[in-house]
Amino acid sequence: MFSLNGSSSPSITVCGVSKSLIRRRIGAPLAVAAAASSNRKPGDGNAVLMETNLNGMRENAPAAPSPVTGKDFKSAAGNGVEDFYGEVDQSEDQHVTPWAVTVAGGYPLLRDPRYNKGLSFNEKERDGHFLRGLLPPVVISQDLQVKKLMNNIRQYQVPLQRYMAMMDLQERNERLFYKLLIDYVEELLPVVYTPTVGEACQKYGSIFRQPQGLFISLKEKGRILEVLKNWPEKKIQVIVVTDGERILGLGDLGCQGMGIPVGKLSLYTALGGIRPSECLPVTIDVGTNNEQLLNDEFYIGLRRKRATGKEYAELMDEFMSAVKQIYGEKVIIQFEDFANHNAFDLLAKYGSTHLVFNDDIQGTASVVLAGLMAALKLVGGTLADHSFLFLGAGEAGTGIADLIALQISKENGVPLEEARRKIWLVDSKGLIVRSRIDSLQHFKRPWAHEHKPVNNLLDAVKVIKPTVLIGSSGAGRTFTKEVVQAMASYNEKPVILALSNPTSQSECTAEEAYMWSEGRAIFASGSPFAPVEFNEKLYASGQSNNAYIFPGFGLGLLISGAIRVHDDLLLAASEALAAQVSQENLEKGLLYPPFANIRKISAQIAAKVAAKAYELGLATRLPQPQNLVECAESSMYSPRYHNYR
Ligand SMILES: O=C([O-])CC(=O)C(=O)O
Ligand SMILES: [Mg+2]
Repeated sequence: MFSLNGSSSPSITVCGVSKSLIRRRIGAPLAVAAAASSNRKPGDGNAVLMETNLNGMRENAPAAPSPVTGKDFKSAAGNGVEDFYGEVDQSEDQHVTPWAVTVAGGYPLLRDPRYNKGLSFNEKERDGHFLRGLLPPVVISQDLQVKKLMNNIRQYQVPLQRYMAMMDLQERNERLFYKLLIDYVEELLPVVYTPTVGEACQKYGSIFRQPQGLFISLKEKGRILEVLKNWPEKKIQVIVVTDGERILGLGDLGCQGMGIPVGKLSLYTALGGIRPSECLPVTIDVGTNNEQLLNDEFYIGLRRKRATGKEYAELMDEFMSAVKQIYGEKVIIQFEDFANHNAFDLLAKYGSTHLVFNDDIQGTASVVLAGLMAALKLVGGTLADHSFLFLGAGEAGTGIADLIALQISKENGVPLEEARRKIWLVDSKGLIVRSRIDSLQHFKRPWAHEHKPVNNLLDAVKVIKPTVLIGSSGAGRTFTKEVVQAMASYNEKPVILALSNPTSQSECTAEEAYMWSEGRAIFASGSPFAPVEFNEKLYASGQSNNAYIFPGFGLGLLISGAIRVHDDLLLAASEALAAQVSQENLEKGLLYPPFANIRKISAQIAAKVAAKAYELGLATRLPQPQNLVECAESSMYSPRYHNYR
């Protein structure tokens, strides 16, 4: 007999023996996946059979016994049960138990983004997996699906609509999503990533459809291990985590910062080849100080002010311990878009116990250093021959400054303190100088050089006369005409990097940089700008965004089994990226190679990072692979569909 009324345990009669239906409450643990009578042979369709283990984690199951599908349940029950979820007879105030069998066949297969192929299921698969009639008759190739979707996406004029279309695709057909992203990376990067992801985070509550990633809020305090176990995957290699306090240059977006880990991890897969199932986006919700969000009826996060101090530290600590406990030593934890006051402390605190990497401090530093190494080929000299002025002395500013100083010190065999003298930082109070030292946050102190106070950027440019100007303050439109003109008056080819994101926060536009410098600026920006025509000449600018670094960097850590991040690994990544900039790129004014080749570039970066990890004794994957580039390339995820038996 089959019965299901939500409160009692359903059972079926199989070969005359009554058995309890083994079922899974959605999101809850289960011992074994169901096996029941079916007229299929053992092994049929097992390519997409999934089981749920004791921890509630999904994994590919071994062959047979024949899976039971929703359809089988009905026929096995033999009494025409239609009310699959026990809802029809229930009044709204009665409790029902949501349950699902964990087999991807028939309708559930079409609804499982990991395995769904849509119209690309071939005839045999449609027969073997109960798909007959669930799809229209046509069978099309993945390439045709890509063509169709690109046509559709291009019809949306509003960037956010393109973003939503891509997110819907990711939730519907994961391989197709990655095929699109990889094949059209230059066109789609600005859609799923910077700048559009910034707007998506701002409006995340209103556009929210399917939850993506793992939300860990103060409500989960004391239960984070349990929460991690709810995630359907057991093997995780990369976690990107934010607390939403400094999303790009847009400030505190609280729980809605989730768009960032989701976007960064889709780049880990598309650009670095890490399997999507091994990526875990996490948002830690400790509240938000953004009044607008707190008053927004569609806000998805905790409606309270941010926790700080002990309350914050304890939650982060519980998270970091739980991650190590469940995923082991070698999971990469990428901190993303934390506010300065937490970012430096978290990196320092966990740098010696976990494989942590702060993208805004270290990833940005590495990509900028690579751009500067390339720029030297255009402006001449070594790094030590240049002087650097930053607007912004937070994570990106001081992170980049640190890495430049380290490289100068290594290249010239001089102490760090001496190398630092080439580098000046301006914050909201003006030039960072010695007389301000007592009131400076610790990460700014190394940059407090002897100098009389200077109140603003323009005056700082005039007195320091830097050859390189770097914007990293998160505040838009701060490289004014006067600032750019001053740079151009001291330098034949002023190097100007406007790093803040998204486009609205860029220190100046590409057009402004070229126009105000009479076409002499060597310009790159964090958010992409289209090529600019000035005086009948076309100027292309590179995108100085950490997206060039973290996917390859992460891959390098993984293929070497590195257990800690070291600054020398960042330098290796910078050198590898700079080496990919061709003469042709430089002639066009590009400090970075095109994203179109990013998988090859990531493999080069990964190989150099891994080689350095071996050299420093940080690698645990032994013996060292002979050819690290090949190793990196061959371990990359391919978005091509698999054939199902
Ligand atoms: O996300 C990006 O485009 C770069 C980045 O890390 C940031 O601006 O925080
Ligand atoms: Mg960031």
